[in-house]
Amino acid sequence: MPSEPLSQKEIEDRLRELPGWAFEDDRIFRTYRLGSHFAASALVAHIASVQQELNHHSDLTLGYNTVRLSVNSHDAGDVVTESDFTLAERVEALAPAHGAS
Ligand SMILES: C[C@H](O)[C@H](O)[C@H]1CNC2=NC(N)=NC(=O)C2=N1
Repeated sequence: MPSEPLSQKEIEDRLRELPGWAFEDDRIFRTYRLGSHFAASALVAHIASVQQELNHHSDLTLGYNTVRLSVNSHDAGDVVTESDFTLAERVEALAPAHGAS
């Protein structure tokens, strides 16, 4: 998996395709809102399985009915790389089935 840092412009271009995601402090992040605490917990478990598959792990924060995902690439010096967007796109693809918005 490529681990070259992405430029500010590359990040901005990619974020335009990922509504709800933002870039700050060398991380990309998004907060999902779910219908219940149990649904939020199930989303965390699903994201964790994808992260194990990709061998790329975010900081996941479980709230009452929210899941906040924040990620960058440690191997590249804690900056955003293609690996982070690969994870974001995989999570975007699975989140709707959980009723996440
Ligand atoms: C040894 C293991 O493959 C590496 O530490 C993986 C694990 N998960 C990771 N997660 C993230 N976010 N960045 C990494 O560089 C990374 N590297």
